[in-house]
Amino acid sequence: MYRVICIYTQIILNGGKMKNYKSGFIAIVGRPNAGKSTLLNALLKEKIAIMSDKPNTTRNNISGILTHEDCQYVFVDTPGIHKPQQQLGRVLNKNAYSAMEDCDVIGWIVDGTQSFGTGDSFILKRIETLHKPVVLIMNKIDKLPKEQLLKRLVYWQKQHDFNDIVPISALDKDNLDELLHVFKGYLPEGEPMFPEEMKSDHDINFRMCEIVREKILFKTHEEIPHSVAVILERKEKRGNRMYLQMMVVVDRESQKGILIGKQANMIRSIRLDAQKELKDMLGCSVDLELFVRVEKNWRNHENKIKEFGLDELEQIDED
Ligand SMILES: Nc1nc2c(ncn2[C@@H]2O[C@H](COP(=O)(O)OP(=O)(O)OP(=O)(O)O)[C@@H](O)[C@H]2O)c(=O)[nH]1
Repeated sequence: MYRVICIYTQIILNGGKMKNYKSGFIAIVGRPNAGKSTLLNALLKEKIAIMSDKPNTTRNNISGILTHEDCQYVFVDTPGIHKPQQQLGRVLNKNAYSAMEDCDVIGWIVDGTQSFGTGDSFILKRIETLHKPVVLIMNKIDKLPKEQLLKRLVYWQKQHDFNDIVPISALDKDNLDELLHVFKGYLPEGEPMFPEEMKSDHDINFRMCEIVREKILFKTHEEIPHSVAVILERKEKRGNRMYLQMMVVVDRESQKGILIGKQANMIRSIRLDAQKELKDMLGCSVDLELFVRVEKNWRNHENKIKEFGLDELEQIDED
């Protein structure tokens, strides 16, 4: 559905067909923490998706649009595919699967320092039902001594008949031009689907909430990072300042106490860090106010997952 809308936009934007121009969708999939968001940001040279060392940081499919003279790449950063423990986990996997079904080529990113595990066989099973070109992106090669790199490439090659294997370091931006070149080979000819200056399909409100969630991920541990949803409740221009009121939802009373912290120290420090980054993003002074609310066990309630905008397929269905 999303794809159909884009192709329609493509016709409106460009009218006629540009000769030899290529454009298409690349789904970036992989286990949690493989480096999907780091790769997206490195390719786009901008922070499109938040990153952290906590698994399942990404919850929505986030498109990053890279427009070159001869090609428009639409990368879809997906939630890490994992064995779900809750309804939210099942929805996140579903979001990733829908991106895989809609794309022209799958970029399966793995942490090159790790061996093929049960999480990978889970992904492989899905991939095998789709009959799409699959490029294995072997990430984190900065952590591999040179003599081990070749061994790891051979090791991963044995796991599946990949169309291509590209070793990279998303963190060091190493070998990304080669990766783009490989992806381009699998994209169909067609005009750009998005305006040249557009870098993401998510609006500013979504990105502002994500920045707050990122600060929470950095500062909290165990269950809290996974239990948090951030909702924008008010946004008001007051002179040359922006007033933002956001609600941080957790799923247990005890988490609310930890998130607020002794003498509200924790929530204050989250607020100040987020405020600083939001100021850079918006280019004006920001007054951020954060409230914390408990929605018991929200991650197991479909209506809450939808209300917090985490079910991509639901959003498409509603259109
Ligand atoms: N050394 C090294 N670390 C990396 C590289 N790419 C990503 N990381 C780190 O791996 C961690 C996870 O990165 P993310 O980009 O958030 O991973 P993700 O796959 O989007 O994670 P989920 O959203 O949980 O699915 C972060 O701490 C990154 O800094 C890399 O090339 N080298």
